[in-house]
Amino acid sequence: MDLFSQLNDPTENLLPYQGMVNYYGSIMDHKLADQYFQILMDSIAWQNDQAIIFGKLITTKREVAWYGDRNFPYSYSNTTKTALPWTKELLELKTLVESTSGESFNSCLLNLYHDGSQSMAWHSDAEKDLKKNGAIASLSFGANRKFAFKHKATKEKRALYLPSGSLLIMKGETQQHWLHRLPPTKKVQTPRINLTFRTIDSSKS
Ligand SMILES: O=C(O)CCC(=O)C(=O)O
Ligand SMILES: [Fe+2]
Repeated sequence: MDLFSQLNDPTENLLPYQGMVNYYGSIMDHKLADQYFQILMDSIAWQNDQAIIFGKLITTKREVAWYGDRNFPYSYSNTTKTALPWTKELLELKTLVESTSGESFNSCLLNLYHDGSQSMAWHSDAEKDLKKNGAIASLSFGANRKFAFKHKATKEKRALYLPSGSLLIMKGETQQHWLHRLPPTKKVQTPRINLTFRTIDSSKS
């Protein structure tokens, strides 16, 4: 395999304009990423997500969990959750992500996709409780899945794969101007866990 294809430059902006996305590649070795995957599978309070879509309450197969520094309430898709206190491993991962990226976070939304049929539709993470233009750190474990961006006005797209142990940072105006999604795929039969570290601005609520 070409050695250079494994290298990446975290200072390179993957977006052409109106936002900043930096990809750090894998920030831990495979063995450690596997260990975290298993610990997160077993220790997180996973719950099927609920959303109100066209006025109907639906329960998704994807599972979610919400952790933070304090019992922050967090609202999205017409549902509100209260953050659970950090587990030991989530705090370790938060520290690793913070020291790698130079950003800081006070909460984390976790998603568990059991296989490639489970996905997340186009959206941006600009809920009113989040710090405006705050960085969002996405740390992935398990199955290698594609992640895509689409500009809200020009519809221009960008995509990359997020393998186990990899870190992606979205910051600046990204959430104002770009949507992102995790597309469904028939090629993946194994689970993936994604952690998005965020900053809740509690002065707003
Ligand atoms: O699973 C992912 O990589 C994306 C998750 C996401 O966009 C979100 O939780 O807001
Ligand atoms: Fe998101």
